[in-house]
Amino acid sequence: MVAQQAVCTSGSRAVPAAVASRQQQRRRVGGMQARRQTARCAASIQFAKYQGLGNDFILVDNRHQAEPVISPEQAIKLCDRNFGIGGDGVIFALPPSDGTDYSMRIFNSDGSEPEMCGNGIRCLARFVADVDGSQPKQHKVHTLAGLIQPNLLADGQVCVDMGEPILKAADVPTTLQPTQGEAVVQQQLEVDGRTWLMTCVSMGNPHAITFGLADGTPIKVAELDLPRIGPMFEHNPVFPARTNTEFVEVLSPGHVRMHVWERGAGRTLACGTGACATVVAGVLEGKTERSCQVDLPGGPLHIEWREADNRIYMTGPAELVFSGSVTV
Ligand SMILES: N[C@@H](CCC[C@H](N)C(=O)O)C(=O)O
Repeated sequence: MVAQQAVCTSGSRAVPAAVASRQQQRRRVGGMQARRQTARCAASIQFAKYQGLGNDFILVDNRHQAEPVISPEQAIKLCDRNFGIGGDGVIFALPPSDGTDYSMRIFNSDGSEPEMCGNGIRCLARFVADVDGSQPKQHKVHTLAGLIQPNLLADGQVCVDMGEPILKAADVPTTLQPTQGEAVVQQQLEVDGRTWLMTCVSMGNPHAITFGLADGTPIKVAELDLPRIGPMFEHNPVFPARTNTEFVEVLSPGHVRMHVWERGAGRTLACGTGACATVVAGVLEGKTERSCQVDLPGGPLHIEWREADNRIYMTGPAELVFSGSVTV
């Protein structure tokens, strides 16, 4: 379905890709070092744009080859909301691995590659089902965070078995000192002249969650200047792999409001892994129940952290916005 056609330009002259490659090879063989000309290849890529609660992604069916057909640099351009398609990331359906149906990889809008994406995997499952014309069923997806299983429900929602949370500080990863066994729960962190209480959870990707300040001031999401303070958390040295940061207001034990600053994507309308990490943090801090609605700027997700199997189940929507082709 992808990379139907490739045209390369060498200087201003358009030449077929194979010819450009032979030209480059000849230059290498000839040992021409003085002026290296780079052939620029333009390929037409089929894509579909999906969104889950406004967290939007460019989806590419890449199941014909192991390597993504789009580079991180090209992903940055495609995600640009003025000069590209616009999106919080580019997601690839790749060939299966370890007995799964297919694999998933994702580039954030800054070109970095996260391990997992909760809203993204709902969109990916819907995309693959739409491409294949398959009935609602459970998909087994290999990700950099291990096996994740989205289940397409008859009512259009997608319920994802997100696996078990990782709490060991070194594995999140964070250098903040553990406070509950190996877990970092309500640990103090100085940011922007204030002392925040942070709980750290990995859903395959790292999350730092705060419900408020050490002086007892609770988070009011409407009062946060996320573009200013978000990067101070994301790039804080206590998070060696950077971090996603969730700011949470408790409405009741079964209902919270959360705003997110995402690693590699900035402020987004929703974050699925972030919603899961929020409920884990809420339970560890004694603030929420295991079954909880998380209201995000883009809408609600239902999260359940099951006591029986320690796994987290996330339910929410995934919808097609439009599809097309783009030259990269
Ligand atoms: N929006 C996603 C998370 C995407 C990855 C994140 N930005 C990271 O770098 O970890 C979600 O819905 O989980």
